[in-house]
Amino acid sequence: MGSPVHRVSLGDTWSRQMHPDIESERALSGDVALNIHRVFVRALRSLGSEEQIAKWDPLCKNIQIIATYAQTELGHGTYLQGLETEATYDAATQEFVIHSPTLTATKWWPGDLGRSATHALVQAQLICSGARRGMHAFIVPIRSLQDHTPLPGIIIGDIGPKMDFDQTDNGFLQLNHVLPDGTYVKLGTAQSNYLPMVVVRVELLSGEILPILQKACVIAMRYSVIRRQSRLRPSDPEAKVLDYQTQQQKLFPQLAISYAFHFLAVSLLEFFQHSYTAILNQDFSFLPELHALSTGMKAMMSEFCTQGAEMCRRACGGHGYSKLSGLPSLVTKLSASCTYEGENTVLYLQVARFLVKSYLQTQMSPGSTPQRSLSPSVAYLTAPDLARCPAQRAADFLCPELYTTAWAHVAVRLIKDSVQHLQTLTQSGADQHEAWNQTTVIHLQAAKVHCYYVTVKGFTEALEKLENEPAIQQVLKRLCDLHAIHGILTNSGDFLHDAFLSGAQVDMARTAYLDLLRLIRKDAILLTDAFDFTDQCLNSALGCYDGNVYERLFQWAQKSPTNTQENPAYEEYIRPLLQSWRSKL
Ligand SMILES: CCCCCCCCCCCCC/C=C/C(=O)SCCNC(=O)CCNC(=O)[C@H](O)C(C)(C)COP(=O)(O)OP(=O)(O)OC[C@H]1O[C@@H](n2cnc3c(N)ncnc32)[C@H](O)[C@@H]1OP(=O)(O)O
Ligand SMILES: Cc1cc2nc3c(=O)[nH]c(=O)nc-3n(C[C@H](O)[C@H](O)[C@H](O)COP(=O)(O)OP(=O)(O)OC[C@H]3O[C@@H](n4cnc5c(N)ncnc54)[C@H](O)[C@@H]3O)c2cc1C
Repeated sequence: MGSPVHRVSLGDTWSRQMHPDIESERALSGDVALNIHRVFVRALRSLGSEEQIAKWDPLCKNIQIIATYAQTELGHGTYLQGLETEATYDAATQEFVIHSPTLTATKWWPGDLGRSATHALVQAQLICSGARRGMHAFIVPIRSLQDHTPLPGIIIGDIGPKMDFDQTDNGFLQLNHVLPDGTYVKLGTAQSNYLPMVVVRVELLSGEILPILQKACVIAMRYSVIRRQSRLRPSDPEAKVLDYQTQQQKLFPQLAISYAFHFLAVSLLEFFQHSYTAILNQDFSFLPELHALSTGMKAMMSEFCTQGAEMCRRACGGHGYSKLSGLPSLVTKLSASCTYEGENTVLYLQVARFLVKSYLQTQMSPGSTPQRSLSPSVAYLTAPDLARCPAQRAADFLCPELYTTAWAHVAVRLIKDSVQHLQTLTQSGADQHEAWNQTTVIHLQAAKVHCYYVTVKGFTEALEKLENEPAIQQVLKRLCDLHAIHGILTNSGDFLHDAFLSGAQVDMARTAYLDLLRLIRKDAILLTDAFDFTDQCLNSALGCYDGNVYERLFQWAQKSPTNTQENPAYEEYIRPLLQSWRSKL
């Protein structure tokens, strides 16, 4: 826990009044964080030669330049092979000429491009000796370091209002035969130029996406023990809304998945660092699994965190709809994460592609081509499978091995089903691309179940490492159990489909689930305090550490611009309207 001095509001009267002088230092809302400068640095370190890194890294670190990552275009964001910006190598002058040949080639969305960045890492189709070599990265100066005006051949601006990220100037960029800086050095495989996206997807998980859901959990949980509404019994005082079972069902699965994702993000970062070291040594063998894990976890975490933050917002009733709660902006910010760094459906389908290949690998006859060992994340494809769940009573569903096996069983079934549908179509004459498209809905379902399995397995493995902390292990195990069973109940059709679970066993799982809600209730506030966000970071009248919700809501509302400025509508509209009856007399 942070020391008291870090707590803006410990209930002292002076903490209620924000000093105007310090407020003026903050007051820009949203993010002015030059986030994509950080994305540029990761791309530079992923793709650059030692010489390029030595030149550009210090300039970025000292903010001698402000950089952005310009990959997406007006006409393409997902399909990188379709990017139209061209980088043509002129052997005579030994220069690359970067050009936007069409309107749809206009770079569109790069953060901080609209009015801040001086340089851009431009992803362009390399054309060398008349052949197109695919997407490659070029560092392009775009604004003068003297007066910040666009450089020759550069047409640049902001793409206009967005759902959120109001303070980030996502921009557009057209390049008219511009010469970038530096020479071209090709490293690695065709997909090496995709490495920056892998790096950012992995770092976004714990750096940007998960903390937003954690904040939403803290705000909603604290508010839910302050908000009293209705009575559990007519003779009781009004109840804390967190004492209602339905409120627990709304919030505790979000808390549980926050912890599941925390452990998963930690283990994925460790796997990434291990793989990245290998890549730097020109060993790309980990890349397929790293790509599958990074795309799957980015898609799943952004999807579930967005849904979870919205659930937290709704669980706060009317005050959850107020921007003073801090919750609406968490939801809209998370909503963007389902799109940036790869649109989720497209990323899930990358996972599906990996699952199909892995499954086919297990079906190859032993004597055929040398067997690459299965990637660890899909080892369950060859594990012994149960046809029926052995659970006899509710408590059996509190066994990590039982529910992990249940998830693996459904994942294997769906992956096998997706491959069989694909093969049926190809064997009936459909070309592989059409067959793939006609089965992507089935592949998508398999990919999502696989990702959920990965989170359940990751949480149980993290718990095993807590054997020296039995008290913490017991509390976190309840969250792990809840996460696994919540998914089973939410997707019970998948578990009932082949009678792996019976209806009676689903009822047992629900009994275990409802009992977990009761047990988690007493630790709920401590489990959210543990995320240790300061009040300033939460920026919420509902989620402050001291719980003085109503005083803060009223105080902040009074500071709202609509209460501190003249009503512009009165003179022009309201007064004439109120007086209009006189003219009818
Ligand atoms: C880091 C700190 C940042 C902090 C920031 C904090 C604040 C945050 C605020 C917001 C920040 C937002 C920043 C956003 C930036 C962006 O959005 S940048 C743009 C992101 N764009 C994308 O992600 C594009 C998505 N599309 C793709 O990745 C590719 O088009 C595709 C979908 C993967 C398809 O690629 P394609 O070339 O068509 O290949 P395929 O035919 O599908 O596959 C070919 C084989 O290559 C393998 N592969 C594909 N990608 C990778 C990869 N990345 N790594 C490794 N391998 C890859 C693929 O699996 C295929 O392999 P086989 O199956 O064996 O053939
Ligand atoms: C807040 C924000 C910040 C961003 N910052 C940057 C940045 O700094 N730099 C940058 O380069 N880009 C940035 N982007 C752009 C972002 O990377 C793209 O929007 C993203 O990659 C999705 O591509 P798209 O917009 O072309 O979506 P599309 O691919 O056009 O998606 C539209 C629909 O088509 C579907 N679809 C597309 N392809 C397939 C397929 N093969 N199979 C099935 N369905 C498919 C998708 O699932 C989706 O439902 C940002 C975007 C946002 C929202």
